[in-house]
Amino acid sequence: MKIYVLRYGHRPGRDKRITTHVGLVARAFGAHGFILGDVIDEKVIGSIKKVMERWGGNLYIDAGVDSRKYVLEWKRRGGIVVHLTMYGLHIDDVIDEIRGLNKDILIVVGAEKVPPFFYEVADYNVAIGHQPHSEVAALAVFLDRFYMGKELHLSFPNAKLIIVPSPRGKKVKKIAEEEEGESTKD
Ligand SMILES: C[S@@+](CC[C@H](N)C(=O)[O-])C[C@H]1O[C@@H](n2cnc3c(N)ncnc32)[C@H](O)[C@@H]1O
Repeated sequence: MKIYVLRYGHRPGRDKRITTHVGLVARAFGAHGFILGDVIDEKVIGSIKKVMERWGGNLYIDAGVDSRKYVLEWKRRGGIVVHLTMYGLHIDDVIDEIRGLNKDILIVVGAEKVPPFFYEVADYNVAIGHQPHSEVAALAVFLDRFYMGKELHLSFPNAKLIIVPSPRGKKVKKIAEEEEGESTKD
């Protein structure tokens, strides 16, 4: 069972930061793939890869794919499509059913306006509450509910850096050199 996130409607001029955050949440909250639909934005992809290089993870990344064709192909291969939208069914009413299907899931998140195609092709239109907020928040809450909180304990075997929880300051363990040290970087 794998979970991919398809970011639809990315506008390179204004969405770089938020789309990067969608990718980072996908990685950190247990998704297996991040797909940037219809556009290639090297800066976004580069930022996500840079985080993976240091903090680990094997998130599959692709960009510039035709979003509509991707969704249809995903379904043709037996996966389900979950479109996150405030207009959908409340997450509390569908999350157990979605988890219980035990199928590959493609999560679609939009930017400004998502065309009717995605509402119609989705197996589930899921609302993280019925108020407008953010694709980053919506994705995080969906994955958290899906994994029932376990994803926050994920560790990434290929990480070069691991955080040592600290009540104050930043403590980071460098795995490659097998030495501990303080870091001021994010
Ligand atoms: C800035 S919002 C756009 C909201 C816009 N009014 C719409 O739904 O067309 C960008 C994306 O965030 C996600 N989103 C925002 N609020 C949400 C909510 N309450 N539930 C689920 N997804 C949400 C959706 O994926 C949406 O496409």
